[in-house]
Amino acid sequence: MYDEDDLAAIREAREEWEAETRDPVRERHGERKDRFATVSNLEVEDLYTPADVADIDYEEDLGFPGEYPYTRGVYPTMYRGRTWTMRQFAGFGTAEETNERFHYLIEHGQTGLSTAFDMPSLMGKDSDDPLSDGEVGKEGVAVDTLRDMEILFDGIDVGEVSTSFTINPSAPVVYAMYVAIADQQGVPREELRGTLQNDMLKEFIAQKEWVVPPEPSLKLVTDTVEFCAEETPKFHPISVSGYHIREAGSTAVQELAFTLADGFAYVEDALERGMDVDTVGPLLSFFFNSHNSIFEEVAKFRAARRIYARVMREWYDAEDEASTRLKFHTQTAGQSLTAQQPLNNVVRVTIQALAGVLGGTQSLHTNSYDEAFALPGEEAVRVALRTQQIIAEESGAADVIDPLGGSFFVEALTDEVEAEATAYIEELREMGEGSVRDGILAGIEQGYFHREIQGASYEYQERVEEGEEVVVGVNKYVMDEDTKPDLLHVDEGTQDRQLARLESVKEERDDEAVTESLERVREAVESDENVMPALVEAVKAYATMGEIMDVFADEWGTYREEIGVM
Ligand SMILES: CC(C)(COP(=O)(O)OP(=O)(O)OC[C@H]1O[C@@H](n2cnc3c(N)ncnc32)[C@H](O)[C@@H]1OP(=O)(O)O)[C@@H](O)C(=O)NCCC(=O)NCCSC(=O)CCC(=O)O
Repeated sequence: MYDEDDLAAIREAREEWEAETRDPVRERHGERKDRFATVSNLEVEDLYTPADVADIDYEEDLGFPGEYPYTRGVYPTMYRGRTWTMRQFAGFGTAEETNERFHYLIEHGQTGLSTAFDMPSLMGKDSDDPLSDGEVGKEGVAVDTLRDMEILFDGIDVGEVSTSFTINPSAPVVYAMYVAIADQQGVPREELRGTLQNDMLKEFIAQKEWVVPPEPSLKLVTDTVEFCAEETPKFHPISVSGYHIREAGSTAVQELAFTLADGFAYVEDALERGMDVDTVGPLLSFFFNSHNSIFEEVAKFRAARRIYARVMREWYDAEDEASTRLKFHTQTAGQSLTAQQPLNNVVRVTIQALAGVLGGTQSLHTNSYDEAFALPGEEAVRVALRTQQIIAEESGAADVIDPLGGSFFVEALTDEVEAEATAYIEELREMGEGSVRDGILAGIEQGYFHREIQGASYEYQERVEEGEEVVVGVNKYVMDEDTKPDLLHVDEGTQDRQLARLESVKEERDDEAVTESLERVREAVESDENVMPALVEAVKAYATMGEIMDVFADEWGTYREEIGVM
């Protein structure tokens, strides 16, 4: 962006500034630390100048909002046209309680829904499974059959609202239920909007919730992608998620690299199925974490868009603009919240949410300050939502597109994050001999991701323990006494109420229809067909989540990880 003579003059002036102006002061007063780094331990300089962005080509590397490579944002007007979707993740107890929370959030101005499921539902178990005892409705809503989903969406027009479902191994079943709800409400399937998390690769990499092994898990994901392209084209069948990779302790660069690589693996798997890249591309959606180092996060989001656009075009020959536009949801970093002095978490969340907005997110969840203790209480959820509204309507952050674009620091960091993440993606591609998908599957099998993330997480903890990484209230500014917020208590009667409902559904349903529908699911698995049409029929017959998932486990077996400890 600068000509060679200007750059040479700036470099020379900087050297002069260092020697004559900075160094005398530095020698006299010193600096606070020997080394300054981001929360991911990327070392940062004291000052950035045009010399640090000398290699950037404005048109090729940055461009304009809404245009390739989308570094500055995916929409031409960004938040001046419409602010991001404020999408608080919610769910607890039975479907009635979560339905009430959904209505509460909509009344307070939330613009999209996001469903949290309880552990049994996440793992594809029914509430009456012995393994579910004590977990029903505890950290999300319990869903066993279509009846629960009917109650969950009572009074909510699924043709009007977009809904996200955070669920993975049992995602195809929940997706089938949502399609069934649309059919019941008379909403055309092609109008259905929302997102299924359904990112099994990151489960094997980081979150570790699975039922069947990696390959059939990937097959199921691609089944949902194929069905989605045909039946619900406005819905996102996968939210390729870095969030959990980061929460497991990765650096920002690892989060970005592994997430994008997972996205490319889904593209490759769909291409192998015979789908067109421009059919799959627009369906994909992404989900990132936002931690405390604002500039590192902004650089990560900008680099994400740039790498994705280039790779989709250059490696997979995407032509449709929508295939090269990376759209993402952001959640503030749960791992950064502290039980000590919990109100401080409001500040952390504000910083992290601001980073998401400055980085151009499409959708945002702000954590509640009480989440180091329990699921959020009503007041804490409201403050979290208000945090987004204050950023949107009071701070001015939504008024200028990509406001940190052109900052020497942020542009240099965007380049650095891009280069490091690209090197990781290339490494995975080499591990798969030209296929990112095969590289990821090999990496899972060899414990590669586990080792990489564990190493980063260990280093971070060491820095915290040595005080190099400050966590206010934990290793600095500690107080003897803390106040505990009022916590949400999930009613202990939840499990009994859920079990009673499940029992009554089982009594009322047509057993023969259930058996036949489950048989069709089995046949679809055995003949390697797309399982989705059979799943929609099975959920409509009120087959349970557990009954359906058991067919998968019977046919494909279950998975056990070989754990490697450093
Ligand atoms: C694509 C995203 C990221 C966002 O979708 P959204 O519908 O919210 O936003 P969007 O697509 O950007 O915008 C909605 C519509 O407005 C339009 N639009 C937006 N901005 C515009 C602008 N400036 N100008 C013109 N049009 C614009 C879009 O084109 C779109 O219309 P059209 O539709 O007509 O094009 C989706 O996948 C999503 O909502 N993801 C959420 C995932 C999530 O909540 N996950 C929770 C995980 S929680 C979890 O994992 C738990 C972790 C833990 O706590 O442990």
